Order: sequence, then structure tokens, then C-alpha cells
Amino acid sequence: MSFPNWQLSPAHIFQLTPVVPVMVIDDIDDALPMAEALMKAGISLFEVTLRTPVALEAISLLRKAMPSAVVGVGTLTNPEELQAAAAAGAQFAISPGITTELLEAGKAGDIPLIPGVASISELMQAKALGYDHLKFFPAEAAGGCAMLKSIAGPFPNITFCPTGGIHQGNYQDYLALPNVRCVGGSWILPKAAIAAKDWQKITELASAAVSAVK
Ligand SMILES: O=C(O)C(=O)C[C@H](O)[C@H](O)COP(=O)(O)O
Repeated sequence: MSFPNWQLSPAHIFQLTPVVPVMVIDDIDDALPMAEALMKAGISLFEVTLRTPVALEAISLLRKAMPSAVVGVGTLTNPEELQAAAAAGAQFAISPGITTELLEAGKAGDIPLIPGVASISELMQAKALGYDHLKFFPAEAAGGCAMLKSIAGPFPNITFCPTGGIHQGNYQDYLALPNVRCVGGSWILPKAAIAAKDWQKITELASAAVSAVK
């Protein structure tokens, strides 16, 4: 479901890529080459985490430099950050968890919010406010595929993007679940490769991830 002001639907976001790259950008000069490395692998949807001081600047930069990409914000925890990210040009927002304030702000905002949940009660809180596309975080630590399979029983209409602890060795197990459309992860963006500005490595990891999806 989409709320009236949302310019994109979360269902659309979820089907743009099987792997949502979780980008931690420390140096603004890395933003474009990192995004281009992903683009070369066929990934044109980016989640820029708000964990670094240049995150909002990176979002604006990527929006301007890559008009065909879809750029979102991650690590979002409150309504103020949602507003700032949307003003910077973010086209969707992903939060690691929920607060009532954030869920209300997400409904009223212009860009889709994908709230993060780790439990049935959190899922029910988000669902009660109309959210049906959720992040499952931290996926591996919070029960992994077994948890998502159990959730599908009582909540078959909730769709997930599991994130946290997902890697080349387990992401296909998640994508095979009927209530999962995409997974999020940083495994295609290793810190060491970013530090070495080894963009080719990132293209290789991202290509391997995307091309292996059935
Ligand atoms: O920043 C956020 O909004 C988060 O919720 C955390 C990230 O999604 C995970 O840190 C990604 O997990 P890894 O792929 O295990 O690195």
C-alpha cells in the first residue's frame, strides 16, 4: 500500500533490484564512483545511510549526477531526519526500527518510508498504521529465514526487505521466500574496497550478486 502523498510506491522500490546496496559514504569524493561501480553491475537503486556527515550531500550529488537512479536514505530514526533527507532529494527512506512519531511522519511525507521491524509486535504496530512493506532488521540476528517463514503464516500480505548479516552465501535463501522481494546488504561494498578505492571489486561483487539471482 502507498499513502496519498508518496511519489513512489514501496512495491515499485522493492522490485527495482534484488539487492539494495547499503552505502556508508565517509568521503564525498567516493559517492559517485561507488554509485557508478554499482550501476555497472546493473544496480541503480542506492540506500545512502545517514551514518556519516556527508550523507545528505551525497544524496543530493547522486540525484543530480545520476538522474536515472533511485536514491534513498537509510539509518533514518526520526521525523526531522526524514524531512532533511527528502529535502536533499531522497526518493525513499529506510529506518532500522520504528517510533510512532516516525511512522506518522512517514505517512504524511512525500517519499515512501520502509520501516524496520524485528518482532511481531513491531510488525503489528507498523501494519496498524497501514504499512505493508517493511525492512526486517537485523535479519540474521532476529531469526533469519525461519522467522520470516513463521511470519508469513499470520501475515501473508506483509512484504519484506531483510537486512543485517546478509551475504553472498545466504541472500538467495531469503530471496526464495514468498514474503521477500529484495534484501539489503553491505557485503557488496566492503570497507576495505572503499578505502582502497577499488571500484572494480565493488562492480564484481555486485555483478556476482545480481547475476546469480534466479
Ligand atoms: O543503517 C541502517 O539503517 C541499518 O539498519 C543497518 C544496515 O541496514 C545494516 O548495517 C546492513 O547490514 P550488513 O549488511 O550486515 O552490514
